[in-house]
Amino acid sequence: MSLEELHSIFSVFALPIFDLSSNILRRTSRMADWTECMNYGIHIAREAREVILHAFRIKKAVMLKSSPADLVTETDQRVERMLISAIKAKYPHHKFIGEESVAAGEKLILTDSPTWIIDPIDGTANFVHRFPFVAISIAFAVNKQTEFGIVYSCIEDKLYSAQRGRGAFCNDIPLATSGQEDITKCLLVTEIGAERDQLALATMTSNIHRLLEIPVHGIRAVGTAAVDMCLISTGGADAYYHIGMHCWDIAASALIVSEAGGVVIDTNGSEFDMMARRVIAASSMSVARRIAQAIQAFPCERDDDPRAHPQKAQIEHSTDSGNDVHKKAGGHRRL
Ligand SMILES: Nc1ncnc2c1ncn2[C@@H]1O[C@H](CO)[C@@H](O)[C@H]1OP(=O)(O)O
Ligand SMILES: [Mg+2]
Ligand SMILES: [Mg+2]
Repeated sequence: MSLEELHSIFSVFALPIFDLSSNILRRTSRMADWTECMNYGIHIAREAREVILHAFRIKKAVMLKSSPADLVTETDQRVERMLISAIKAKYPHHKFIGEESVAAGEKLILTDSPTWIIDPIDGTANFVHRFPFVAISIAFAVNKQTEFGIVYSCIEDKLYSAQRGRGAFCNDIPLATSGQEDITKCLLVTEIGAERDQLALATMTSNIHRLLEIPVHGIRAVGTAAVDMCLISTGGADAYYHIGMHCWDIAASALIVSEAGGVVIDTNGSEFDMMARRVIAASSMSVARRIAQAIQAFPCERDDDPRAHPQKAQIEHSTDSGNDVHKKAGGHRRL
């Protein structure tokens, strides 16, 4: 058979197959474009910010969750309900992992289905004290991969966002990390979390000690993991580490850091796992690895470990310095 004959046979059969596969490809890529969901997420985050701004200025009822430093207010719960019901109305088949729903006893399971991972107020202790860094964090994952992230720093009015493969932005201005490679020239950010047990406290303070000893330029804490991570994406700080936070604190901002050119890894140097409750976000891999070498983690139950699921909080009431404080009476384990 001549080459020409072979070619004519091939083109008769191959063309429809090629057409079919390119159609499938086109459809798949159209399916994988989550821009409409992201724009809707931004729209409802703007509405939620109004609720937070109003409540920020007034007296709040405060409740305790896993520890005397793990606070929740009615606004956290209200904003989460508001976000989830708005998303459900538009995308009835989507799934949710929300901080306050999990605290109320809902199971924390990340499946391959489109899932919104929500922290209605990141920085609740700041919110209670009117320390002006409070954020809404919304991540959206499909096949367990984060497709977009939104972090709205409400008081500053800074809206951070990133879509996978499309860069990171703050109020529509493109973001880039500092690119710093030298740990001794780094400004670091971390958080003293909600844990108050001896092992966690000793580990957190010795980590700070070891990093200051390197030495680094300084260590800061803003009070919201989501905003801390976004500061790495702006180049305003060079690296962030945190142990004990949850997936809703950092799922959105991890994508924002990566899309701004940064790296996100586990504190033990391995690949980032949003359920592991350990993170280093840095301007470069060399800085991230140097931090991983210096610090230690205290043990935390994974977010997706069924034993980590909290029982519903039991609350009793007392008062504290102008804010109404409800004290936890029952066992409510989240740490
Ligand atoms: N158990 C925990 N340990 C450490 N950080 C936690 C934590 N629980 C929540 N965080 C988050 O860490 C930062 C402050 O330490 C906040 O972003 C806070 O989120 P939250 O305000 O939504 O509770
Ligand atoms: Mg949070
Ligand atoms: Mg929160």
